[in-house]
Amino acid sequence: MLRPVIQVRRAIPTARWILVRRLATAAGHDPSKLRNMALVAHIDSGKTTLTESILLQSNYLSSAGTVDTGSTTTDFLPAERERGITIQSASIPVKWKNWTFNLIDTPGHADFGMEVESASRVVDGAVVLIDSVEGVEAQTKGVWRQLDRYGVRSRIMFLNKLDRAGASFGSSLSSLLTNRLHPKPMALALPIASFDPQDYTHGEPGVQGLVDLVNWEIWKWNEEGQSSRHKLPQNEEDFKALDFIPTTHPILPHLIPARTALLENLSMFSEDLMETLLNLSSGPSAYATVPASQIMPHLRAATLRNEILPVLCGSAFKHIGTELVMNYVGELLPSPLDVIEKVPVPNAPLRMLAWKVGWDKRKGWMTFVRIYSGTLTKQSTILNSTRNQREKASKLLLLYASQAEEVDTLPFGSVGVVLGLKYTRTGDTLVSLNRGSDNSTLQDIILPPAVISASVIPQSHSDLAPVQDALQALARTDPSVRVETHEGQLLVHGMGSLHLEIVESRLKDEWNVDFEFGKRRVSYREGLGSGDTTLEDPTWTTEIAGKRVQVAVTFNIRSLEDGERGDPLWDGNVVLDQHGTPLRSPETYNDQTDPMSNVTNGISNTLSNSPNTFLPLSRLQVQVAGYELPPDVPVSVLAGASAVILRQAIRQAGMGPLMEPYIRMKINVHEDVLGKIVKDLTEHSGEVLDLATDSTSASGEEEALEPHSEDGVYVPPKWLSPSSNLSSGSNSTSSKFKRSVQAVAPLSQMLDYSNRLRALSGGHGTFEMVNAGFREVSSARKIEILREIGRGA
Ligand SMILES: Nc1nc2c(ncn2[C@@H]2O[C@H](COP(=O)(O)OP(=O)(O)OP(=O)(O)O)[C@@H](O)[C@H]2O)c(=O)[nH]1
Repeated sequence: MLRPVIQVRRAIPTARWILVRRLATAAGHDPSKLRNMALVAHIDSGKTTLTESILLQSNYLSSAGTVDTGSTTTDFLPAERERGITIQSASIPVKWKNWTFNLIDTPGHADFGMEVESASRVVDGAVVLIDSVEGVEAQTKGVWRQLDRYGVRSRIMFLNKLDRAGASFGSSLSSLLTNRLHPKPMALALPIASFDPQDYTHGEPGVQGLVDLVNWEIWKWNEEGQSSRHKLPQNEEDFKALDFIPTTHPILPHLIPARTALLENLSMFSEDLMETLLNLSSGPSAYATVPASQIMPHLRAATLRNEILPVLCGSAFKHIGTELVMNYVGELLPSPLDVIEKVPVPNAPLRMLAWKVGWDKRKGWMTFVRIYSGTLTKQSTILNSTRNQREKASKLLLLYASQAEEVDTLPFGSVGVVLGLKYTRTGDTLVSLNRGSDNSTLQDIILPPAVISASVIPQSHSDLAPVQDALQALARTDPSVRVETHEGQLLVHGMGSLHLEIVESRLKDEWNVDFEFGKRRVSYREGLGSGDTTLEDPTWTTEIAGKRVQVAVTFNIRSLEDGERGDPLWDGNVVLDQHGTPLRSPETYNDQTDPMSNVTNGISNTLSNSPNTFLPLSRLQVQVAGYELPPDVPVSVLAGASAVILRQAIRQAGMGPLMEPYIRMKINVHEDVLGKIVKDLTEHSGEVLDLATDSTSASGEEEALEPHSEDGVYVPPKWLSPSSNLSSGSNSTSSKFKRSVQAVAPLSQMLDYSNRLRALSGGHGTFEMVNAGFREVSSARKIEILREIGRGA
């Protein structure tokens, strides 16, 4: 008789306490065992819940908090706990087996995309979650693109919430293919909905166990979330003697075919594995005999090369699948040594990137860093090579969400916090002062575009200075908040309505300043006009020390085509030198002695403020073809000259098309108000893309009953997630009347949508929105916008 090999967890004690352990100090630091990884996903997919479950399994917590009671470790801001959403990324070191994970829980709401951007910049791998009722959603694709942007190639997909009614493993897997997220998702685990013979295929929604196809084991979870693990036999004949699963369970005949599909698909990427499979003895059970130790290296290699997407599943809420996720993060995701593009050199001089800046009343500025080479020692003086400023690293911390542990060093590969840095901003590179160290800057973090602004009205004149200081401090911790004074008015720009709402409440709660936000306005952009941009006389004359000086700068300017930059949401500009090499923006590089730095400064001034509309220009490529500067004239003159000459060229081209931000919306309502919702959307310039019944949204298609292969990807049978039967079965009553409306609309028309939806749906409707990029407006709308911004006739 086969016995469980391991009883994993003890009963959960009631008190919730934290075991702080020293994890990443230099002694015993082995970078090959480090996994710098992020949890990323569409909003509400369960990232924070999975983080909490990971902390519980790794003995960091003795009981898990929940998002719903506002008691999780990583969502510690009051605004996060009140709303049950993640607003800022929180990093936490986790010890699991002989690995250390630096785990970053990121927000899912698109308004806080900056946090995903900076986390993606510093991690080497990611676990991407999907709610398996919904399948791939708009922001799943958004975070996928963000990971792409920073070359985070190795990912594991976790199909979460399999306990929910309507959840479907097969449809979620198919949705990875239909949404072109990855051509080769490979299921490493299959769900077992129930072990109860009465309940296999049409029981309560749920998941009670998982089959680990690689380790050839079955995991079972009881009601308390305790797991047990059972080895599967190598011979199918022995399935008849199993005592941990009913021998009539319909999943058993599918196990060897599922493992066979996995190994055969994987062998397409490994000649060695193919050789192993070819040498297997014949017979139905042959693929069950391949030990995990012969599979794992090939899985790891294919994951590191992004040839396959390993797929796991479970229910973070019930802790089902968490240990498997942790095992596979350790086994498959890269260590800092594996990511050669990021120059991992343990013994080289110090080089690190500041990926986030936080503020704490007691600790002051907290700079989150990732060490790319060498070791950072406390009390050392270092150079911020982005800003050419010396900085003193007075204290070093490992941060366990809001709890800190002081350490003496941060070794190669690690992620930690530095106190005492005065000038450093998100995206800056810091290096050692040693001669010979590499001062070049690391790849910067890209700021997402601001799409909305609000005027800030201090309560009284004496509140103005504190409000300005608080805004500057907040903008330092969240670079996607931009502050400007325009025509005497203080304006704050953000990534969406919720972002501005959070900015408002954080300023009041954390900085205690007195102000009101005025009317919100969306941000517009101007494209390049259709006229000629070649100036007959590209010169600028000025006076220096009483002498007339003539400076020439020539530009080649053109409009970028839709999608030319890959990311459809991108709305920036490209500035190139005469060889076609991109020039760095003045925010990240500003050296007044460098002629090209002055030229980019001038270009940036003009691009942020079109001479035609005073709106920012967008989707332009500006190439600096050359410049002429008389001898003995300071190079700083080039900044003014470039700004004026470029402005003339843009004015000569004439006013270009105007663009405004669009959003993609998903609105969930009862069927009886569907007509009103659609009418309202149409009246507000929205375009309805899809009207689905809520429970079929995972892929929008009927699921196949039998296991099948889609483009060489094994998709298991439908009944594996019996809860999905409920959605199409006769006992589905409430979900039948729920509808989900997908639409795109101009953001300007949706600023008060929560109030409108409440009125239209009698309080029942819910909605979410993600950025859909800037779109060109019609000529009628152009006239409206020009009037709104005071440029109309
Ligand atoms: N049924 C079920 N609910 C879950 C599961 N995981 C998370 N939830 C619930 O889903 C909601 C969102 O969970 P979170 O963990 O906050 O999701 P998130 O992805 O971190 O959310 P954001 O960071 O705000 O995007 C909460 O109500 C959770 O209790 C699961 O496995 N099953």
